[in-house]
Amino acid sequence: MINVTCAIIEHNEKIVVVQRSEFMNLPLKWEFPGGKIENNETEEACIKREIKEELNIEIELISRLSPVTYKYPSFEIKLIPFIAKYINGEINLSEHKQFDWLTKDRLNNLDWAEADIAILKEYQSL
Ligand SMILES: Nc1nc2c([nH]c(=O)n2[C@@H]2O[C@H](COP(=O)(O)OP(=O)(O)OP(=O)(O)O)[C@@H](O)[C@H]2O)c(=O)[nH]1
Repeated sequence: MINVTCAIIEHNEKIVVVQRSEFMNLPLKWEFPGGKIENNETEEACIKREIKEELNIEIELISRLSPVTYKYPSFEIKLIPFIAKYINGEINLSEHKQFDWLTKDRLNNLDWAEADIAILKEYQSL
């Protein structure tokens, strides 16, 4: 099982979402930015590092939501979500195909990575 953190980054009533590229696994699926926890890394350090690497922005963590375990056909993940707020920087994608800023109620319209559906539900119920 791989441990992955992801961030729901809020700014001006919107949340940033990213689309995986054709060349990644789960091609073209939408997700919250984040990535795998490295050896001896805390969840908090991981999410801040991944957001800097993938989007090139700074965030501040607000809270942690419930982790979700999900079994894809070829791998299993534990996805650990954080709510965060945007602090500074201009988004510059290093891996993803595109990003968008959406209001909470419009997040449902995307083709999400399956593991994210439960996270989305919890977030929208807050
Ligand atoms: N970052 C992120 N990954 C997610 C989400 N939902 C989800 O199923 N995943 C999966 O969790 C894994 C995240 O690891 P990653 O982004 O570092 O991995 P990757 O496969 O792109 O890169 P790799 O080449 O380092 O293996 C991917 O397999 C991705 O498909 C999500 O909301 N955010």
